Amino acid sequence: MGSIYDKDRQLEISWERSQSYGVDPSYVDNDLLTGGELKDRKERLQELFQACSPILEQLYSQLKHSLFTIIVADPDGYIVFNRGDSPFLQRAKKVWLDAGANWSENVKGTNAIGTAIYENRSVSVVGMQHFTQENHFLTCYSSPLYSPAGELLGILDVSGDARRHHPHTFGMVVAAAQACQSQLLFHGAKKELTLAIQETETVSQKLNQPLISIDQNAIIQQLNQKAAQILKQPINECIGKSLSHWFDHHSIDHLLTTQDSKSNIRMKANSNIWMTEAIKDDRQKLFRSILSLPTKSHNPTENDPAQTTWECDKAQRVLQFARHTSKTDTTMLIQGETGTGKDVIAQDIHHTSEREGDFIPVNCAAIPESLIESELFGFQKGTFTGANQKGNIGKIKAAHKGTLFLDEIGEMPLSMQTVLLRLLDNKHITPLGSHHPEPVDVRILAATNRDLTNDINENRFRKDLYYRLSALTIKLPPLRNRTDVLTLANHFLEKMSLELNVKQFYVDDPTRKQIMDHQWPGNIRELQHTLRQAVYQAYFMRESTHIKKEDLQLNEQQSQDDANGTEHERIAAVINETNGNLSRAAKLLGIGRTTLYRKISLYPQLHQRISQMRRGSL
Ligand SMILES: Nc1ncnc2c1ncn2[C@@H]1O[C@H](COP(=O)(O)OP(=O)(O)OP(=O)(O)O)[C@@H](O)[C@H]1O
Repeated sequence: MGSIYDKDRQLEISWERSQSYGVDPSYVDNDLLTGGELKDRKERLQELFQACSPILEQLYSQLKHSLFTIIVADPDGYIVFNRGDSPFLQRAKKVWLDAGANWSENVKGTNAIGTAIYENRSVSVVGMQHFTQENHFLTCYSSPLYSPAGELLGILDVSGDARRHHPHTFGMVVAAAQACQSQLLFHGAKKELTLAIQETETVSQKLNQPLISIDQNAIIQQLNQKAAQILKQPINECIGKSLSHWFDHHSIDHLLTTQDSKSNIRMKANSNIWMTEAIKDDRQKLFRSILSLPTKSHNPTENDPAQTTWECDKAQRVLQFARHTSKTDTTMLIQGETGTGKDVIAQDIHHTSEREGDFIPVNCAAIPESLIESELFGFQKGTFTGANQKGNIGKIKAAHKGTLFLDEIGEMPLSMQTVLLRLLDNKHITPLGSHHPEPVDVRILAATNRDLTNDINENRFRKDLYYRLSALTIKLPPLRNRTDVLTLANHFLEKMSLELNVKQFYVDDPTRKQIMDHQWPGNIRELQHTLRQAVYQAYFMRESTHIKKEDLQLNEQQSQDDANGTEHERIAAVINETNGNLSRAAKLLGIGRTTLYRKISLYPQLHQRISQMRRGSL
């Protein structure tokens, strides 16, 4: 016997190991699995069997009637599969060369399966090379089965009568094990490809939305720019991070364990709800979850609700009330000074509602009185000559099943107020040029920065319309009364660093104190503008993301106000000159119409002047 092992030093070492394990060569104390345990272990190798069954079949057909049995053992040495012919199978069973038995070296001593596992290589053990005497009648050839990533999945073994030993059979086993690895690679790639196609399909249906793709451990795999803006970090810094940085952990647990393919998940910062869609493989194992934040508006603006912050208690209470009522279709009046977030909250209400239609904003101050009816109610083909011959469905119909946001409702001319009242009463519209009223399902949100009760007293606003519009009312606090100026400031700085694609802008302690102590006006845009200026100052002048006190230029706010004063007067003069025609005014001022509307929205005095002009009181 000694001479055999001199030839094969490896086997000699294996024998030494077997002795050190205390294996008795004349008596084997077998380790056998119960039925349930065997099933579990086999299931763990299900992917291997799925991918490699054609190879095992082929090997079997080559060895059929040759008194060999084909075995697959798991990485712990337990046989989980065997297929062969009697009468050899009968003899094999006597030594527990059978499903459920453990053939690792520490149970059976030197044998092809156990030694191949220990040495992590292909091994043949013939006749008396086996450590235990009861196995001397066997010849066994084993080769490790690896995953494409090189992980040991198990052992492929062919065992038979020692008298039939032939190196050719060993070669066949090694070749079959290698073929299994290639097959696994192919199978895995095919599966990944199928899942990746599913992922792409799911994603492509939601291309306009913020999207995040996570794996089965809630680790971010991919995301788009819109999502990165909401997570407030550059894309490459989000990838590889756990979703728990941003999302509530209870909802993450639910997402990872639910059987439902669609679910939702809540953000920690602003309680926004994202929709999730699971992509599962053929064994229902989660491959990816795609998180999306549906934006119902066709034209997502900077006021995308996902990109806002509400840490001030007062503002938070208003938001919560608005969200609670979002499922109703009751008309709501949103009040607040210029730039306090009326548009933001209107979009949020629409976003939280379950209304399937679009969010359609209408700036009542920006549409000339002569056009307002056709803009809202639409007109039929052929009603007008010229460019508008095709007809127009109008904003109200465009908001069917969605939300119509009537911004600056206080600027609506009295004649239109009457028409709007009719709409609120009967929920029907009759487009210009038509005689057929059509039913519409819209939720109306109206906003104003004016004191409408005052306008009612001065007969500029219909009392009955006011009561219809203000079935529900909310009032947004001005910036000066908000306690979250610093959070808002950080929020804007984060947005700006993402816009410029640079590291996060930050303020030092003295600057922070200055922001907190400053007497801000009501308009959040002022804070935004000051910070934008500071960011440009720091970044373009010093190539730094550190914002210092001097960058803020708050002390110069007064002179800024003076400059604004002159600008305001210039705009007012031109508007006077053009008799309130804003398109002409924009041309004369050399700015776009949108810029002019924005500037007007910054100066309440201008607002007032324009509405007075429209009402003919100037
Ligand atoms: N809660 C918020 N979080 C972050 N940004 C906000 C928030 N509220 C308002 N803003 C920002 O402040 C600016 C003004 O907001 P918005 O346009 O909604 O105000 P508004 O009251 O509708 O203004 P206007 O009276 O001029 O129509 C926008 O740039 C908006 O993105």
